[in-house]
Amino acid sequence: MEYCECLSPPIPTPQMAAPRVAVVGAGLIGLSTALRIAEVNPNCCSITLLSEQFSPNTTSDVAAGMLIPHTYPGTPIHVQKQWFKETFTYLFAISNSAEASEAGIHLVSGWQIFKNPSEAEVPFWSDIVLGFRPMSAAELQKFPQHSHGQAFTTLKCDCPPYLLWLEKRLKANGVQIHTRKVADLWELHSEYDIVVNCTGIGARQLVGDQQLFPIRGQVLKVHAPWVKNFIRDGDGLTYIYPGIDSVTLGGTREKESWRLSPDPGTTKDIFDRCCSLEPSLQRAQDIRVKVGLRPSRSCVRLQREVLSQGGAKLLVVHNYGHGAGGFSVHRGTAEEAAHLVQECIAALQGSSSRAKL
Ligand SMILES: Cc1cc2nc3c(=O)[nH]c(=O)nc-3n(C[C@H](O)[C@H](O)[C@H](O)COP(=O)(O)OP(=O)(O)OC[C@H]3O[C@@H](n4cnc5c(N)ncnc54)[C@H](O)[C@@H]3O)c2cc1C
Ligand SMILES: O=C(O)CCC(=O)C(=O)O
Repeated sequence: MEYCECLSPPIPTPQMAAPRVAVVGAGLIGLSTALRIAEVNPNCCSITLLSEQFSPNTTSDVAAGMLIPHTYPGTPIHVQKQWFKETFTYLFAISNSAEASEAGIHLVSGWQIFKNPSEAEVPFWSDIVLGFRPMSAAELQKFPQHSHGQAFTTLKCDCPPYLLWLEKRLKANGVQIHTRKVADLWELHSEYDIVVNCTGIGARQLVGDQQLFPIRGQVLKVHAPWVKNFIRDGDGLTYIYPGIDSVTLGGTREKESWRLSPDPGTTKDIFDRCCSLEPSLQRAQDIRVKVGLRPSRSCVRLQREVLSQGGAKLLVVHNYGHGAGGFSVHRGTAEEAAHLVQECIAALQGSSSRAKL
């Protein structure tokens, strides 16, 4: 995680109206961040969400949406664990509510399996998911190529239902939503006081972040309603994730590939790999192929920045670079971004009251 304490001097505003906040990006991170800002600042600021694309046309729509964290090497583990815990707690409460089905949030049990015992380390998140334990010999019989495994229950967000549910919550909280491609954050300086950058892989071009790179992922969404348990090969390449309406079969991890078109050879390879773990998938129907670019970075960029030109300033909060783990940590990073926005609002209010004296 990167922190930047470069907020001062605050922007002098003669008369402080409610600060105008723009959140750029309507994938999982933009929607959840805008919602958390609205929740922690009720009636204190106006919030507008601007995005070039909305569901179903974002990377977030392609994801399996499983809560299985990936590790960000540049972020301390205790911080990643806190993000995961906050996300798990938030979604667990939704899964236990009458909202669960509309929000597309459900519990799912299953297995992570390993060929080599040395790979089967206990992960840092084992005490946050439910019922984490080594697989029994009887369970392992299902996987003759694998010698070890972990059984647990976690949560899954079905996308796009979860994204649409977040959008609905935003509208209920008074957030304005507009389609707009932002070419340069500075173009927003006359309309907004604070800009929150949640543009995923788009940040590479928008703010020229060379540390951000795509990891291409191709998945299949199939109709196989008899598959109820998840199966994940411990190498992270092959997985079977049952959702409410379809099962996601994965996958690929192609570093620095920007290709959004599906590859037919890869589709066959994914299907064969998944069938070797769950042979009943041979009977799967309605196979749809999706490709997404994971916005990857050694750490999520959660950082304040002040842009300035000719004496004018624009406060910016960045929240992007969630790579392969956005669903697993999104509520935690939204919480942190909302906190950074509160600091910006406090700075603006401080400068306004000084200006009035
Ligand atoms: C195949 C695959 C499977 C995955 N499975 C999982 C999983 O099971 N669990 C998990 O935790 N994670 C998973 N992920 C990772 C997860 O999908 C990402 O971490 C997450 O979706 C990133 O969300 P985002 O909102 O940052 O990006 P996006 O969803 O890409 O959203 C970015 C938004 O910004 C907008 N935007 C970009 N540039 C601009 C601009 N200049 N002006 C205006 N708007 C702009 C876009 O239009 C879009 O609305 C998976 C990813 C892939 C590809
Ligand atoms: O890694 C997993 O098991 C979840 C899917 C995912 O995060 C991905 O494909 O990026």
